[in-house]
Amino acid sequence: MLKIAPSILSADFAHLAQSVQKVEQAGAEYLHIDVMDGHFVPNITLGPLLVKALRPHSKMFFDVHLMIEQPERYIDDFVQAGADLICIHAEACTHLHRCVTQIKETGAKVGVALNPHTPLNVIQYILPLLDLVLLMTVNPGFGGQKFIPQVLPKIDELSRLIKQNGLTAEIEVDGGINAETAPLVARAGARVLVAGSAVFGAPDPAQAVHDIRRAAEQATAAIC
Ligand SMILES: O=C(CO)[C@@H](O)[C@H](O)COP(=O)(O)O
Repeated sequence: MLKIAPSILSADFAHLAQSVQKVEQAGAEYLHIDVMDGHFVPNITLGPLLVKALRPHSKMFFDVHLMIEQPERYIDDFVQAGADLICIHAEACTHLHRCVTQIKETGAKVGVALNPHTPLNVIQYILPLLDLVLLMTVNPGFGGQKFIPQVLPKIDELSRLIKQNGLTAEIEVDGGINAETAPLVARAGARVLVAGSAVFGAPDPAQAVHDIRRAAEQATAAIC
């Protein structure tokens, strides 16, 4: 079951609720919300206030990607604002297990993100606790970057690890995903595809959601 997660980073912030509703009507399952602090990544974006403002306008699953240092300081605020899942970066946490546990205790789903260069073994012993693993396919910080193909074997390896151990974590990918790269990541085992510029930068974002889904589904159908 593939899920499409438009990233609001590329959306029209002046008309955010309408932009979000457009992709929701097109069947996108997750709304990917990129939170950046100007420290962990060079860019600054949004905080819990915006998540709270958006929450009444959408029933989509709010997938909040915290690209921030010491994320433990803000977990409760984002959950209270309406996040369904909080994803933290392994590289940004000194005590990753403690942060994961903190998120689980709020009742929200929990994800851990890995930068393109970060090996999978940093999450080896906490994988059973995770609902989602986000493998970055660009270096985090900006939309519109080029997909890094060297991450494909990592997606494949994680997919096998999850299957072999009977685990349930979803594999999400983020960065440079469009109708051309979606088949590659879907074939490798990704099941949640984040797309920012390919959706909100397209003349018809709803059509872009359909195109990315169709491309990925055709690729996975060819394997089965
Ligand atoms: O987290 C990030 C960037 O750090 C992403 O979610 C981007 O927003 C994806 O944008 P595109 O690469 O799809 O344009």
